[in-house]
Amino acid sequence: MSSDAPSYPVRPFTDEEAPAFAAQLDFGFHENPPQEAHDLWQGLLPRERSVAAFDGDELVSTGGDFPFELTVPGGVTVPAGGVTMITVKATHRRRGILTAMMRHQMHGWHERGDAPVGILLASEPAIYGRFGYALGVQHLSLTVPRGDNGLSAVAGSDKFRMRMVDPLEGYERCQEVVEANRLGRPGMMPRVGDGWRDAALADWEFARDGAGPLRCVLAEDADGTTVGFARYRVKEGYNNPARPECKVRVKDVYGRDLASYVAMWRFLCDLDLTSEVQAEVPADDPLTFLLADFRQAVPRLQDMLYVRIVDVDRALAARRYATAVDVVFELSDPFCPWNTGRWRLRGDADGAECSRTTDPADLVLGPRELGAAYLGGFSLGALGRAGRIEELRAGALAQASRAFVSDVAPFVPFGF
Ligand SMILES: CC(=O)SCCNC(=O)CCNC(=O)[C@H](O)C(C)(C)COP(=O)(O)OP(=O)(O)OC[C@H]1O[C@@H](n2cnc3c(N)ncnc32)[C@H](O)[C@@H]1OP(=O)(O)O
Repeated sequence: MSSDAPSYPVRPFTDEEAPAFAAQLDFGFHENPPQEAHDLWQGLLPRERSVAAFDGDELVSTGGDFPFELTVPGGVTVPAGGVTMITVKATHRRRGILTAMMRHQMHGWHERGDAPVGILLASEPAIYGRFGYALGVQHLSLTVPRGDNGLSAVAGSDKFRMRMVDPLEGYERCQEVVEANRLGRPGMMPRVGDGWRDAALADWEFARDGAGPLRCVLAEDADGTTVGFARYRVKEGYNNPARPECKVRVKDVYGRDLASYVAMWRFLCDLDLTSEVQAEVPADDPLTFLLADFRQAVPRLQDMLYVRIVDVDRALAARRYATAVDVVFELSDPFCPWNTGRWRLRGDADGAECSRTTDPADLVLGPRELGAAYLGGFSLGALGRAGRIEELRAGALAQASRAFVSDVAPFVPFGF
């Protein structure tokens, strides 16, 4: 694997270097988590997928990626590398170390063939575009005032039994509800194993921003089946005259269907001694259409997942297409040069193939345009109208754009 910074070799860290890796993370993110948080996240990171740069014996950067199964349009999944823990020591910034780690990571995915797609949540959006990442998923951030807000209009939403449970005790039942949603929405990923359960329920005070402990409420139908759940914290303030607002901060909220989903929201919006509910939901969330006064919910689009197409043929063949597509595109990708060239994509709702071709190109684009459209969060047509795609055959852009569209907006179920 190559490196842009030969004086700072890049490789996975060893057991002996684990404390230095943890200490650098604390410096890099300006945080002071307990050791158990480091133990958990280091345990989740397969060691061979970790990466660090060294200045002599000194560890000067951190990074890695989690092996995820990412839902893509069509209700199927693709292996994805979930980039995480990226920091470079303040004394070693702007010497190409991040660039070397990015290259190490993408070349590794390509050579091993284990992640045709890279994904990440960016601390600063401006960092990753130069490496071919593009914003692919936006979330809708809502702050809903307490009250019924018109949500009672959905039939059946008041028929469930609501039950408070310990988050750990209720975890498996919550997971069943998430699983029922997973393949229906691009961007979803399963949490597999006890480590990811512990990450989901982690309740360290340093990461709560002054809010109380994690709470869990389940909705059960007449048979006792869990049909919805919400995990949330309340940021105290009702008894503090200086801060009269008391916010419900939602971590997860899911239902198996509309009635159970709305039941969760009715519960959250009606907690005594609270003033508002803050949550991130998919950009096409039903609440958009169910709130009597959407403006009062202070809707805000938020950049969320950045997507990198690492192996264009495998990535594009892995998803399904809303309408039949047959286009040739010319791709220029200096950072992942194996992608550069002309590719023919043929696909529809049942499957797809993407292979090299010598046929003339219909569209000229880069990896970022494909990454932005990959999960259906942005249309190729919109990217074309922004001057990001060149159309060489009339009608090709509209055809490709219709095919890449997802009827369901993508959503990222958890941070990593
Ligand atoms: C998925 C995640 O983990 S997100 C978390 C990202 N980490 C952080 O934000 C922690 C704090 N920041 C840092 O540790 C570092 O500043 C990093 C990781 C962002 C950058 O590391 P560096 O080793 O300095 O980056 P590197 O030297 O490879 O820079 C490559 C290019 O990116 C640019 N760049 C680096 N950081 C930024 C930034 N924050 N904003 C805009 N451009 C940036 C550099 O200027 C350079 O541009 P050039 O090639 O035109 O000169």
